[in-house]
Amino acid sequence: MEINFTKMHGAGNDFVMIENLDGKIELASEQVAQLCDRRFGIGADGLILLNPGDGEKTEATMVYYNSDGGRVDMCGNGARCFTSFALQNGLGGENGISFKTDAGPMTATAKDGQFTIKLTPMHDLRRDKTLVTPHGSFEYQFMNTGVEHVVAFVDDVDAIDIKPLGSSVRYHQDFEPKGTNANFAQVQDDGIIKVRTYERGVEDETLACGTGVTAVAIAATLKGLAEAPVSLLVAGGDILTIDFDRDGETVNNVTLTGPAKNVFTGTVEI
Ligand SMILES: N[C@@H](CCC[C@H](N)C(=O)O)C(=O)O
Repeated sequence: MEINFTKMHGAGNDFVMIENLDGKIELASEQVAQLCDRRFGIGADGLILLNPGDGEKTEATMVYYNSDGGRVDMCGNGARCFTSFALQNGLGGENGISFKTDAGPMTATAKDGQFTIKLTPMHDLRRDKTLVTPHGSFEYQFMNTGVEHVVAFVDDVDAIDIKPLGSSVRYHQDFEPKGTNANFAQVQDDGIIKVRTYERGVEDETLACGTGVTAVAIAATLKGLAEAPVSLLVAGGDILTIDFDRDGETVNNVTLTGPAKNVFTGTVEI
């Protein structure tokens, strides 16, 4: 079977986008992993299906798979690409779009090449914990901003060896059975927070993680290191902006703003 795809990226986090509004495409996890493979496939951090909405409250459904083929609840950079892709496919309107994800319903707007997603409220917070790993012990915050994230603030984020350190966090027994993504952050002198993320399901550093910078921004305000809105510099070089309302440990009206770009289109045999 031949399928059409669009390759997109959001701040360097890249995705294979497939329009599936007639619901005919169903992909096994091996097929997703093959399509995301950077040597044997198209190459991407994840794959997103544009499926139909429920016809009432939502105009579309975003189905997200990591590059290993595992389906997870949400992807922030992917949601911006999804919004752009859905609008390019004639969905939504001047006020943006509403869509379903496995994490819950979302709304999104577009302006001047920037896409703003209203995310689900932060939940499952664990504050000021200590993690012991073979690569050292450090304080962390854990939360779910659509998917699970650990956040650790470090003095020099460029100096960390992120693959072994991130992997030891991702597979740590404290986060079993689902595991977690791991974010390392440094507050710069200009107030912008520099972030590097090890992503579960990619099992490596990616150039940006939308739900990850969201967790970092919230953790930074909980620790008194920043105030919303928070600007974050990701490994790909873009700045993402996170805004929210916080009342103690309750965080609502979370928005993620940043770019989403088309790279190329093609047809692939599955
Ligand atoms: N890159 C994403 C997060 C994708 C899911 C993640 N790898 C997980 O397994 O939770 C983002 O931009 O949020």
